[in-house]
Parts: sequence; structure tokens; C-alpha cells
Amino acid sequence: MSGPSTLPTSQAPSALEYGGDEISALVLDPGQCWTRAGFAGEDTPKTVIPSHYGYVNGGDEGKKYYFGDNDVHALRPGMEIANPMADGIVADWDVAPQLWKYALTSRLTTELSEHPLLITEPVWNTPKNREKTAEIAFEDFDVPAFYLAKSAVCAGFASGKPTALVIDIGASNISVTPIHDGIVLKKGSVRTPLGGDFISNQIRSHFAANGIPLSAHYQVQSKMPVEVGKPAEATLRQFKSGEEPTESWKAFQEERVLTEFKECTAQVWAGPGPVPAQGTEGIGGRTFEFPDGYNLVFGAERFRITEGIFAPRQMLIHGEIPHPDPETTQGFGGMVFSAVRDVDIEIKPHILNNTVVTGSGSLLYGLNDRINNEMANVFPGPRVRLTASGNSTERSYASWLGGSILASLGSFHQLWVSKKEYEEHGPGIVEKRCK
Ligand SMILES: Nc1ncnc2c1ncn2[C@@H]1O[C@H](COP(=O)(O)OP(=O)(O)OP(=O)(O)O)[C@@H](O)[C@H]1O
Repeated sequence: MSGPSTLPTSQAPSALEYGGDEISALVLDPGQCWTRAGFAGEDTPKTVIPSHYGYVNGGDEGKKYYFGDNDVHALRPGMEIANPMADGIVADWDVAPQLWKYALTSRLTTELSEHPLLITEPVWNTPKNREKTAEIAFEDFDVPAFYLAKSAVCAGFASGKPTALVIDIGASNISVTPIHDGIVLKKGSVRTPLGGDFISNQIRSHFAANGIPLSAHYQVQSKMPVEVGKPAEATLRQFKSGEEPTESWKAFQEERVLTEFKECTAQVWAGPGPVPAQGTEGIGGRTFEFPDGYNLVFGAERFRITEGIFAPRQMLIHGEIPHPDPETTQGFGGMVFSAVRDVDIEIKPHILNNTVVTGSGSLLYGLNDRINNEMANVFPGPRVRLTASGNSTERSYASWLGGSILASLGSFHQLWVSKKEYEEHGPGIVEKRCK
């Protein structure tokens, strides 16, 4: 791998300043849906927690926060659910550092001051946010050294590709990023809000438009098997007055069911020809059972809820359910075209030949076949070769894994921003050093 030696370098901090080779660096990959943390050099993050958190307003004592899978899913009267991330970057600087600290210290170490820290960031992170991240790392966490790495570059490294076209399908966005020798070609970086959250809302729209009731696991005390399409026969949990879950917690629980639907029922139409309008003829049907036992066979619908990724004008729109503007949102083919259009003609074939598909949203059935077809349509001449790990864990953790690889390479120590440098130059040093 030709990676970090080609990343911008500076005067290397001494081993004493960044902690030396004996101390493992920590790697934090904060996403819209999941926050991943672990030790550099390892294959998987030790901690993966929801980026959503719970809070209860505690009067004079202020808010009480709850982080981590068990706590956010626990039914606590009055607990609201929120997310410090918006559009894939930090929006709430009061909570994000607490969430990160929880991810880093709950299972990894209690001594943040002993470990260099690499944090990943999307290409569209703002300069203000980048400086704030450095400030949190050095001033709140007291780390000896710090680096901000682009998640697309990390995902490329995870596949052993410092030159690549990285297609990341996350919760908030689909982003397409050309990288060359470990450097992001910023002009070609494009994204649309057509990621996993969009698909969740497409499913909600389909259910709402067709009167399909969406139940969540917490509601169901017991259930009886029922025939396809017949009303559920379930005993629902009753809540005493004042002990009901909040609307935000209920929506969070519904989101789990929507993710199950994405995992087992939703599918991407590979073509040829347009998505079938209805029925199961020639395409088969898949049964989805809701937590209350209600179950239905989904045919053409399961393709129509994902088609908006490729043809935004075909997105499902229903009532108040949020959706991007179908007229101005770029579909997948337009995105990859824009991403590659201005790339140097000599680099273009290398980039296309090393197309990396990553992010948990890319685990939708049939997505890779469709991406292959779309890429072949947009770039009929040059050879396009897709790399998408067959291992779903690797696909979900690619940015973290690339960060883990980078931070554990011997040559990486030149890139750490040391605490001494931060103290001398202030947070603005990240703009200069972490390109
Ligand atoms: N098997 C699956 N099939 C389809 N979608 C899935 C699957 N598993 C998870 N998802 C969806 O993937 C999204 C999360 O993707 P990912 O873990 O890459 O997000 P993230 O990195 O936290 O988000 P972002 O990249 O927006 O910051 C969610 O919308 C989730 O519902």
C-alpha cells in the first residue's frame, strides 16, 4: 500500500510527543447512525454504539444522558431520543464529546491522555467543526497526539486502495469521492441525501399510503400467528399514565423495524427495463412479518421503495413524511458522472478500476448489480471494477478499519499533530496538517 508516505507530511513529532510505538492509538469513527471506536491495528472496533442518545430532563439537576445500545433502547418514562449528528457531521457540540468519551472509555481505556487519537470525518466537514474536534481532543480528552482522517480515504485503505472511487452509502448520505494516492480530489466529491434514512422514509411512505400498520417490538406483549394480510392478533402492552414512552423514543423503536425491513425485504431493481409497477409475477414476493404478527407479501413495492436512489423523480411521497426535493436531487448515475467528470484523464481509468462500495446502506439486496449496470451506462468505455467486501461487518466498518490501518503504520507517526504543536499553533493547525 502506497498510502501515508504520500499524504502531506510535516516535521515529525518525537516519539515522546505522540506516545511512542508501544502505546496503541485509538480510532474513532463517528457516523450518523453508529459511532465506532477501537484500537489501531485491530480488525474491528471494540465498541459500536448508536449515535442516538437518550436524555431525561431532570429539573434543577439538568439533563441526564444515556449512551449505548442497552440504555437508549431501555423504556424509561420521559426519555427523549436525539442525535448530535446531522447530515453526517457534528451539530451538537455539547453532546457529541460526551458520546465520544463514552465510546472510547466504556470498553477501551480510561486513560485517554495516554493514547494518540485518530478521528474520521466526512469530506464535507466544516473548518469550524474540524477545529472544534481538535479542541475537544486536546483540551477535553487531553490526548498526546491527534489526527483527522477523511473517511473516504480510510475506506479506500481498508480495501488496500489509496487510489479509488469511494461510494459510501451511510444513513444520512450517499457520497461519491475520488481519491488519488490517499488524497481526496475535492472538486469531484459529491453527495446526496439518499442514504439509509431516506430509504426508511420511503418505506414509511409506502406503509402510510397503503394503510400498512407499522408496529414496534416494545408494543407487543404476546401474539398469535395470522394468515398473510389478516389483522394482527396480538396483546399490546398497556402503559400507566405518566409511564408512556416519548414520541422520539417510539420513532427510534420503529426505525429498528424499518432497518429489519431493509435487511430482509427491500431490494434494488437490477434492470433491464423499468421497475415493475405492482405484483409479484416474474419477480417473486417476500413476506415480512411485523412485530405484532401482521404479515404481508411484498412484490414490486420492495423495489419501488429503493428506486428513488437512482431516479429521484420516482421517489414515494406521502403526507408530511420528509423527503428530498425530487426535482433538484441528483440520482446515482448523475452523481458518479459529476464525481469523475473533472478527474485528470490519466487518473480516471485507475479510479474507475478501483471503485469501492462501502457503508451499511450498501447492504441492500441487489444494490451492487445495479451500481455495476449504472456505472457501465455512464462510463461505457473505461473498465469499471467494483470492490465491495462480501463480509457485511467489513462493509459497515470500512472507514474505522482504514483508520485503524493508517494509525498503526510505522510511517504514520510523521502525521500526528502533537499536543505541543497544538499549543503552539492553536486549533487552526488541523487545516494545515490534516488535508
Ligand atoms: N442489511 C442492510 N441493508 C440495507 N440497509 C442497511 C442494512 N444494515 C444497515 N442498513 C442501514 O444503513 C444505514 C447505516 O449505515 P452506516 O452504518 O454506514 O451509517 P453511518 O456511517 O453511521 O452513517 P453516515 O455515513 O451517514 O454518517 C442505516 O440507515 C441502516 O438502516
